[in-house]
Amino acid sequence: MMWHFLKGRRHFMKLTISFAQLDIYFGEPDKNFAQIEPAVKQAAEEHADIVVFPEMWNTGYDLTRFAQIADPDGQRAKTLLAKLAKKYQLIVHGGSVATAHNGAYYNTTYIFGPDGKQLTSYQKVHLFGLMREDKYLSAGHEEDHFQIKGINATSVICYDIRFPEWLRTLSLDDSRIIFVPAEWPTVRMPQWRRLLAARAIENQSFVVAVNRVGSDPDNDFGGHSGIYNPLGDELLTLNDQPQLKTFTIDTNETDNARGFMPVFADRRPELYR
Ligand SMILES: O=C(O)CCC(=O)C(=O)O
Repeated sequence: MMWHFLKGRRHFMKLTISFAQLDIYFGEPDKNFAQIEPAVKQAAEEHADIVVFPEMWNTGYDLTRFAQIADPDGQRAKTLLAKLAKKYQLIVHGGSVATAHNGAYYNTTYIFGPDGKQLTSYQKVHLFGLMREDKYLSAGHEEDHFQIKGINATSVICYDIRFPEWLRTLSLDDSRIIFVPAEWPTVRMPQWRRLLAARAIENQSFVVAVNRVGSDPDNDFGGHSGIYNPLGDELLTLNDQPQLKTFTIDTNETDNARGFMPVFADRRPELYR
């Protein structure tokens, strides 16, 4: 127990996060790309270390037109995100974008550091059948791990939060923050908040979630982006309007939670399946 506490102490630091809760133009990448720089600029003005965007912000769920509008190998998104991270000197968590690769389509996250270098990428692992993702997209199958100012972090996408075993797997690498870009419909907002809180408590991690707002032809999206501490408390919750909000956390809270109650050390993986 003491070892966990001391190990955690190395991570003490404050982290300032901007939540870019956007509306998304359905199937209109040019308009969506134009929304990104103003948000990164505002985040930099608010002294953020990292700005986070929602899921599939380049196209929305215009799945039947992906042959025309998905980003080939994510090149357009990667070029813009790298440029803005360097220009404004912060980490840009690019939410996720619709990408095309070798004739298949993916829901892909890219994250860039202030030096303009890519920190990680991630392809959504659990495809969401209710919004027909499984018919149009291919699933990813790899973990993503990266560091923010020396803190281990990981990132998933939307529906992935319904799979605690996946977020636990990603958290085993001493991850302290789980990022969750999303397009989560208004009708299931209560579950959104409870699932995010539960993932924070069980993994003794911060959860940083950024949902879109507005509507597409099939759904209304509920916003309520926010941050949950390792006890599951909602430290910040946005409403259902487009906005950017900035919030500072003390990442030492994960050390306190893990030192007090060592659930990672108490796991019995030999019993689980
Ligand atoms: O799990 C849910 O209720 C919503 C998931 C979702 O909208 C998504 O993965 O895009």
